[in-house]
Amino acid sequence: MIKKNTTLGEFIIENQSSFQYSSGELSKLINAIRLAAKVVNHEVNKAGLIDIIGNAGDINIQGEDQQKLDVLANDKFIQTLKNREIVCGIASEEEDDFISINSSDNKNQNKYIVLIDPLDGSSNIDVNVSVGTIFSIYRRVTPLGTTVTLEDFLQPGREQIAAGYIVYGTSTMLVYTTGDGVNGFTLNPALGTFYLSHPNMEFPESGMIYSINEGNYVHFPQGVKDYIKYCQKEEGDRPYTSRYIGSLVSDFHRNMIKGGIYLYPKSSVAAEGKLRLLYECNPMAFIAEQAKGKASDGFRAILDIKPTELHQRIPFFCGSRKMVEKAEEFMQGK
Ligand SMILES: O=P(O)(O)OC[C@H]1O[C@](O)(COP(=O)(O)O)[C@@H](O)[C@@H]1O
Ligand SMILES: [Mg+2]
Ligand SMILES: [Mg+2]
Repeated sequence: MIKKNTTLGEFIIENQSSFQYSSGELSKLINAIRLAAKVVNHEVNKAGLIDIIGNAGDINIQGEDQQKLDVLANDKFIQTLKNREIVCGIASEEEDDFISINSSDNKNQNKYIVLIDPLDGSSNIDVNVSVGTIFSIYRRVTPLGTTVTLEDFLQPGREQIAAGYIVYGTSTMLVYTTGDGVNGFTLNPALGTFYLSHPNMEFPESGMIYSINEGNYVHFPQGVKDYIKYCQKEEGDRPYTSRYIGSLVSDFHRNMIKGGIYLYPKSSVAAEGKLRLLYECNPMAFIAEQAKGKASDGFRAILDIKPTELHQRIPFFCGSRKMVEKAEEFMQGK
């Protein structure tokens, strides 16, 4: 039984033995992510005092204005992982292509690749609303010692070895899973140490919160419109409460604690929705399922979808199991 207030470092070591491939490589990797999270947290907390607010001036592969903090967070995570030679490849929402990492002997014996959304909730950076980082870890499928290929990154989400997010909010938390439940750690800024504050996190089976950008209502499929009407109807335990922060990590985190559903459906202006399958939907779906929640595109489990492109988008329905099942019923016209 892991005691509350165990530090993240202790938790990683204690959990290493319970992990079938316990060569220590995964522990080193999560430790590196922990370090990069603290570096980015330090910068995020100074937003407004130093020059990290606003556009960086470039358009990223997503066609979005890159924010200065997108670029900073991207650089910090990639540098931290590269410098420690603990991965053989990295893919990022902010990078056009994946990065293959060959160690100094040009023979990369590392077995893990990392996919990151370095800064999630970019539209909230300038207005001091909580943002986050999302990460996803897979075991490579190509032979050790060779250079990674696209094939390594286009694995179904169910193949993830670990996934997690950091939320830079009222407090900074790192929440992750290695396929054995979900645990949340809160940063003590004075000590720079993450402590286990939320052991065994689980979505309540149902809840009273729905999170969707209703500003897009006119563009939504009929199934989504009907589901929103269902949430707003005075009947039984409804109407539900509408809460939408505009940062996936923060909306997801709240819904996991209180019970709720987050929806970013496709629409007449976004054929496949907005969220990225590899950097956002797969890791959050892995965490959701590990926390007894559910995640789908309205029809298929997100984790069973075979990715076809590095930056593909997918409709996303995620949260308390019964609420996602209800939304799926509306999407499927039942
Ligand atoms: O402003 P919209 O269209 O509602 O989109 C908000 C969604 O887009 C995102 O900001 C996309 O993530 P990035 O900030 O990493 O691009 C999600 O965090 C959020 O849920
Ligand atoms: Mg994002
Ligand atoms: Mg982002």
